[in-house]
Amino acid sequence: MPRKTKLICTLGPATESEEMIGTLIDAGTNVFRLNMSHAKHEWAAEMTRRVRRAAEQRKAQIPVLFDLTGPSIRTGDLEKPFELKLGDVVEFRNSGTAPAIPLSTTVNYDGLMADVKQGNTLVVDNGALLMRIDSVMEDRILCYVKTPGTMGSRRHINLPGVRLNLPALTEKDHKDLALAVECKADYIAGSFVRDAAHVRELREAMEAIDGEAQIVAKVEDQEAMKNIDAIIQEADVIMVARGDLGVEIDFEDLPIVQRRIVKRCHELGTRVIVATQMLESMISNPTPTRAEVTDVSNAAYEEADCLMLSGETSVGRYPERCVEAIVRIATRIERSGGLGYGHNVLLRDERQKVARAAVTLADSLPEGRLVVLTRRGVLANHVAMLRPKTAGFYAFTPNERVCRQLALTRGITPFRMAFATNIEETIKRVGEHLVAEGLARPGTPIVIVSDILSDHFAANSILLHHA
Ligand SMILES: Nc1ncnc2c1ncn2[C@@H]1O[C@H](COP(=O)(O)OP(=O)(O)OP(=O)(O)O)[C@@H](O)[C@H]1O
Ligand SMILES: CC(=O)C(=O)O
Repeated sequence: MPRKTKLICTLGPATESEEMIGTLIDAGTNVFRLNMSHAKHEWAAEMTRRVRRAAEQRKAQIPVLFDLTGPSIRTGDLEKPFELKLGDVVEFRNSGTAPAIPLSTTVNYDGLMADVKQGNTLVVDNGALLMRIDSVMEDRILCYVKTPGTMGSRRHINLPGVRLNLPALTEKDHKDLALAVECKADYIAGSFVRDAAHVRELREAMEAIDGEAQIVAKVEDQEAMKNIDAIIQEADVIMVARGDLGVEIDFEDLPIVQRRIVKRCHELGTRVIVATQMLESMISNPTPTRAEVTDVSNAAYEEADCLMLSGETSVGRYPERCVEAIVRIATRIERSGGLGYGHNVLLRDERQKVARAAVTLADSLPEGRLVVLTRRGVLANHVAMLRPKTAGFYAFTPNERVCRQLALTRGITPFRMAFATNIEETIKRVGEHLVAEGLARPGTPIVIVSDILSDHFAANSILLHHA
């Protein structure tokens, strides 16, 4: 049975060659992510071209996800990293302010000083360094280093529990968004999404410049958790961004929060990505730790749509081995079954009820295959959310972008195909295609679910056909 859990790999210096991109696709990557916190525009545009070419050569459907920086703060560019000792004092200053002490860096948000208070905790690089804010001035803060470590350029700064008054989309985000639209990004992710309005703002800004990407909302702090239902309902996809989330909440809460989000995404019918530190040790080691194997396995068991690798593939030594590890672990756990949240999906309209009936029918047929004919991908995603158990689950769509976007959805193998004007012909083409691809044999039962039978006849329908 093909792997159901999909995989996103972040591109970076370790994986930027077209050859390597091809290797990662061959190994099982389904989506590539560009992290706009690090990627230069020319580079991101070139990576998109490389992904498109490598995918085309393989006739693979590979979407590209642009991950916007969002209202997050980072250290400035340092000439060389600071080696910090316990008790050192570090200065974080506004962009226009001169350094007053040697251990000084700018931050990319001049309003920081107004948002924080003496005594707040400041976390750098996803928890690698802990500091206490000791003094807050108009244009700088001074922090006491509580744990020794290295502080590099453009490192994340978290202030657990502090609400930053940054706009949902910064000036940089607007520029990055314009690039993403120009590159015909398939997915655009908003970072530090705080509420549904934030998701809407991103979608509207994208649509205003004619973007057609789907929106990923990254849940990474306590505020997002307070508004989680509304965010899930507004976004196309949710990302459990555990890097920041694991710092912004108590770490012992992280597994519970992850499961809550995955469960709620199922109930409300929104796809979900589990991200960050899945195989962190493989940035420098050729094999995963036991804890990482268990973590990846858990996310696949929760039947998340997609897992995501970051540093493992962007800067790691073993990108291909990381993909192979995810494939092995996910495939193995899928053989032994999943958590079954597909049963919790709230069926809110007739179309979703038809989807449920189709899945029940397909699952009951030995060797049955499930096919969705879909124009916008909505029905295909509904069906996927019910987590069908069939040996094959395929979406056929005439739309090139929808076809790529569906590659992120759990379990779906998407194919691009023009629909004929009459339904018999379309069904015949579907059967022939599956047989030609070796995915069905003549006579294999195929359950076809669709909300459009022809250009002139829209109706929710389930058809049982034999290839
Ligand atoms: N396009 C790039 N160019 C240069 N360095 C990059 C690029 N992408 C990633 N990196 C480096 O790889 C590290 C891991 O980045 P990645 O985006 O994979 O993970 P991340 O955890 O989301 O990163 P961050 O938290 O810094 O945004 C980054 O901290 C950065 O140092
Ligand atoms: C992916 C990301 O931004 C995070 O995990 O924080």
